[in-house]
Amino acid sequence: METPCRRISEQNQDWWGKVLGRIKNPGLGIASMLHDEVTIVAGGIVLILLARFLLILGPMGTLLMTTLLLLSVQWLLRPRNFPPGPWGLPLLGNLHQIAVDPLKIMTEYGKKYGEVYSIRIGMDNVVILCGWDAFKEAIVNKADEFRLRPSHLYIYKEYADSRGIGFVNDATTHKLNRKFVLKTLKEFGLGKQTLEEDIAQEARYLCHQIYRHDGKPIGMMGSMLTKSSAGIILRLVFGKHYEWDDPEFKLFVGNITRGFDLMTMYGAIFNVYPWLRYIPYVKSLGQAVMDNMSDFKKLILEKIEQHRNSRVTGQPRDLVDAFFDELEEENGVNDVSHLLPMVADLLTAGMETTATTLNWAALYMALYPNVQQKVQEELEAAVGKDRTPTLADVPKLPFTEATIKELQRICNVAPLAVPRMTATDVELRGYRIPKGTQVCMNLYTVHMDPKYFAEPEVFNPNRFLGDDGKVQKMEAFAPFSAGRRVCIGEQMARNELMIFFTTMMTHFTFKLPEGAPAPDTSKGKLGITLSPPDFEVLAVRRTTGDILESI
Ligand code: HEM
Repeated sequence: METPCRRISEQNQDWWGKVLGRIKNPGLGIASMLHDEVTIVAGGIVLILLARFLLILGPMGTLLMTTLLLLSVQWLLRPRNFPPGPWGLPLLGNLHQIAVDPLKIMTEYGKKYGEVYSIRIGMDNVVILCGWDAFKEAIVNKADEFRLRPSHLYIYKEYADSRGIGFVNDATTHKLNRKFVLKTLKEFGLGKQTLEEDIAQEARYLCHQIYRHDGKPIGMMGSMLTKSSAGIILRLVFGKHYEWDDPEFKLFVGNITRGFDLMTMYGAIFNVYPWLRYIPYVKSLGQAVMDNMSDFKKLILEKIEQHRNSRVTGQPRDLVDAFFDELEEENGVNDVSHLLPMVADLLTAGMETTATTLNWAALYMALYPNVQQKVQEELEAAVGKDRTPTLADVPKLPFTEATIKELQRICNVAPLAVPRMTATDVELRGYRIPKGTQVCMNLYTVHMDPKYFAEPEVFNPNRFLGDDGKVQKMEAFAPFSAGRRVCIGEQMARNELMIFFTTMMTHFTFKLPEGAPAPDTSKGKLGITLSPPDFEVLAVRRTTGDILESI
C-alpha cells in the first residue's frame, strides 16, 4: 500500500541512497576513504554523542540542532551542478518566501539568480525558466526532454491518473489523444462555419446580457464572460446549446469555478504535502477539493452515458460521439478510460482562460480610450455597424488583431503556464537537471522581456504592426506556450477572442464609472489564471435598433 511518505517526487526517491552516495563521493574527502563498516560504527558513535549533546542543550538547542541537521540533509539532497537559487527552510523550502506574491517573487529571483534558477517547494527541487531565451532553449529546442507533467503529484493523480491530455505522460498516448482532439476541433468547427457561428451566437447573447444592465455599472463582467466561454466549450464537447439559467449549465459552471478556487486555496498545498490529508481538521480542506472533483466527474460521466445510449455510429454530434466512433477504428484513441479526463481537461482549460482575457480586455479598453476608439473606427470602416464581424473580416482588422495580441502579452492570463517535468537528465546553460525534476515556465517574464519587447510595461498594440501596417509575428510572444504541450485550444481561443472582442467593440464603448478610481492593472489576482483586480465598468451602447433586445 502506498503511504504518504512514498508519495515523493521521482527525484527524491531513495533519498537516503542519495545522501549516502554524497557522503561517499570521492570529492568529499575523508568520508570517501572510510570503509562501510567503519562508517557505520563512526555514525553510531556520532549519534550517541549527539543524543547526549542534545540532552545538555535543552529544547531550544535541540530545535536549533534539528534545523541545522535538516538543512544539511537538504544541501546533501540538492543535485550537483543544479541551477542556483535561494536557500530555503527545512521542509518548507522556499514556500514561505514565494507564497506572499508568487509571480512577483519568482520574477525577482530570476533577476537575482539568472534566467534558469531553482527553488524548493517542500521537499521538491523546482527549476524556473525566465525570459524568452531560456524558455526557447528548454521548451522549444529540447522539446522532448521537457515534455512531461508532474502528474504523480497527489491532486493531479487523483484528477487524471495520467489520462486525458493535460496530465497524460506516456508519449504515444499523449500524441494519439492530442491528434484526436485537434482532428475533432477541425471537424466540428475550426475551419468550418459551425463553431464560428456558435461563438458568434454566444457573443451576441453576451452583448444582450450587457445591454440588459441598461447603462448601469457592471461589476460581474468576469462571471458573464465565464458563462459565454462555458457555453462554447460545452457545445463542442456535448453538442448542446445551454441557456445560462439551465440547471445543468449552472452545475457545470459552478463546479468548474469552485474547482479553480479550491485548487488555488488548498489544492496546491496538498500536492506539496500529500500527508496533510491524514491530519485532523486540515484534511477537510483537501476533502473539499476531492468532493468537488468527484461531483465534476459524476456530471461528466452522466453526459457520457447519455451519449453512449443515444449515439449512432458514424454520425458524431460532438466530441464525445467522435471519441466513441474512433474507439472502433484502428490507429486512433484506443482506451475509453481517457474520455472522462479528456472532457474534464477541455472544460476546465477552455473556460476560464478565454473569459479572463476578455475581462482584462474590457478593463483595458476603459483605461485606454484612444486604443478603443481606434479599434472601433477600424471595425466601422471594415465591417460597419449593421452586422457582427466574422473571421473572414480579420485581414481587414490589423489594429484590432494587434490589440488582442498586446492584451494577451501584457495581461498574461496564464503567467506560470502549467508545470512541466523533465523526461530525462538534461543539460541547460551548463547546469544539470535530473530526470523527474519539476519545471515552471514564467511566461510573465517572457512577455516582459525587454530584449524582445521595448518598454514592456507599456500597453502598445502598435508593437505588433509592421511598417506595412500588417500584423507581424513576434518571436517571443507565447501566451499559449510552446513545445510538445503547447495549448491544444490555441486556434479555438484565438477565434473566440476575435469574435467576442469585435462584437463587444461594435456594440459598446467601455468606460469607468464617473469618479471611479482607475484599477491598478499590476495588481492582478493570481489563481490558476491571473485575473484583473475587481472593477466596475460602464458599457455605453453604440448601435441602434433592436439587434440587442431580442436574442
Ligand atoms: C486565451 C485562452 C487560452 C490560453 C492563454 C491558454 C494557455 C495555455 C497554456 C499556457 C497551456 C500550457 C502549455 C504548456 O504546458 O506548455 C495550455 C495548455 C492546454 N490548454 Fe490552453 N489556453 C487557452 C485556451 C484554451 C482552450 C479554449 C482550450 C480547449 C479547447 C484549451 C485547452 C488546453 C489543454 C487541453 C491544455 C493541455 C495541453 C497538453 O498538455 O498537451 N486551452 N493552455
